[in-house]
Amino acid sequence: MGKEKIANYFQEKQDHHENLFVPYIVAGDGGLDLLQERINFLEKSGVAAIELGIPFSDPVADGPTIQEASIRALENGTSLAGVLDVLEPTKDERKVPIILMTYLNPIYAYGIEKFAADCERVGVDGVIIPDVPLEEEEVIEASLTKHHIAFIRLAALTSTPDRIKEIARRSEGFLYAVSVTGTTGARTSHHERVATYLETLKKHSTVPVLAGFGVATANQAHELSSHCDGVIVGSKIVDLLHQGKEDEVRQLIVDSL
Ligand SMILES: O=P(O)(O)OC[C@@H](O)[C@@H](O)c1c[nH]c2ccccc12
Repeated sequence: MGKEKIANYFQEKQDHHENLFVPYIVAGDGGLDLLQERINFLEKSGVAAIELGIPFSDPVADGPTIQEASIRALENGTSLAGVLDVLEPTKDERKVPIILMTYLNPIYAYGIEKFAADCERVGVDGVIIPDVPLEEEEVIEASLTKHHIAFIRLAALTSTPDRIKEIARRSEGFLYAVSVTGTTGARTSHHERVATYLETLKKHSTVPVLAGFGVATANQAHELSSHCDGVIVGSKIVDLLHQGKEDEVRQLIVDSL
């Protein structure tokens, strides 16, 4: 479980010469009743892991698509505890690693040690916490390590070379290469500097490097994956699921592998 589960599952995909594809969905968008079904659907479509967003009232890194999905999920009563309750019963049969994406505030409110312990209990394998900079990681790092949860770090296009090295050195599970300057949201292309940026991260990282932010098509997924190990796609998938277009989600995943 945890770090090893991510490493093993990623390796399985790479042994089949597939790009790693990690979809992001907002837990509770469309109702928490749908969550388990969506996890099964994504697992069957061939994803390498699933990034589950815990809806939050003040998602500072997010653009309009995810902000709106978070509002919908909060309006139907989705909470961190509720999401963990959905994950618990299928913990042993689930093969696909689960990564929780949440801002620090909901974790604080829940209790940091309890959060890490409950993540382990329900089979969460990794976490992404975008508002914890390197300098403040100690508030949560020990609890995550104790419970074998991968602490997935984010690198930015604007990170200095020294910082890139430090982020790569600390990375666990995979390294999240934020590949635009700005918030989440579908875009039609990436800056040409992204290729060198991804290759630098690859050089320093001991875990797979995945590019995220602004990826919305299989062409973009292939272009970015040629410089790293795969991609994370959020807004595009959130949007398609909201419109009930599961077939298009499946096609996007299959075409990106
Ligand atoms: O939506 P995009 O542009 O496809 O980007 C991925 C992203 O949604 C997901 O990984 C994510 C959603 N919210 C975040 C906040 C910070 C870091 C990452 C995220």
